[in-house]
Amino acid sequence: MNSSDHALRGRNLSFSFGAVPVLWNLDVDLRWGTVTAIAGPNGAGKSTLIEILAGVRRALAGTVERGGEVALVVQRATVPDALPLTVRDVAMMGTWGSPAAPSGRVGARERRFRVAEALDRVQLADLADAPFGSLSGGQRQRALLAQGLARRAGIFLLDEPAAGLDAESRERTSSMLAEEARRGAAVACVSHDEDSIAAATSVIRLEGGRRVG
Ligand SMILES: Nc1ncnc2c1ncn2[C@@H]1O[C@H](COP(=O)(O)OP(=O)(O)OP(=O)(O)O)[C@@H](O)[C@H]1O
Repeated sequence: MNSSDHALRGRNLSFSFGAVPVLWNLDVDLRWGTVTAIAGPNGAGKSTLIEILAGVRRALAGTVERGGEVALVVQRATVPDALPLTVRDVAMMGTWGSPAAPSGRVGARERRFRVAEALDRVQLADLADAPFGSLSGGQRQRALLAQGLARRAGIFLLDEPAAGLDAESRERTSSMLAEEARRGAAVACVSHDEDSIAAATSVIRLEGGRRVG
């Protein structure tokens, strides 16, 4: 990418589900060290956009240039209750194939350290050995946030990380994202919460798949 302050640049992004257009010709710029809120009414295309920015969904038209590794925190992930995954396992997944140190791959010790730190930050250290399936909705959301934090990626994309959280946890999530930006990350976060939107460095507003702000 030419301009060094740009972590991610999307140009002319369009997407349809079948014949139904969902995103129209969007431009998106994310800068290092900033938090961008992605706001808009239900069905505006926010989740679709974040998936395209993360590279887990392909735009039908347009380009996305990324200047670093991406961590994606998905919304309301479900795991079969019978799957024996602990909270620590879920956070550890964030380190899989994670951006290596310049010296090479991230070692097991470093991964364990990152996971412990991430679980501490989302206040789930006490539940590290609990089955993920036994958590409440809000706790699951925090475990997924820990998964993203453990990745230590330069570009941090989140689909409503505060959904289902109480006011205090929403506030904590918001300040954690600000901390990630302070360490230099480019953070973009789908949000319905006016306080988090107001706290962001910049806002992308979508309506009916078009950018209106
Ligand atoms: N898998 C799918 N197949 C068909 N249509 C879909 C699919 N996923 C989403 N859509 C439609 O695409 C549009 C955009 O959906 P998207 O989930 O991106 O919006 P959103 O702004 O994130 O909404 P919300 O705030 O409710 O999560 C909506 O009209 C939705 O119904």
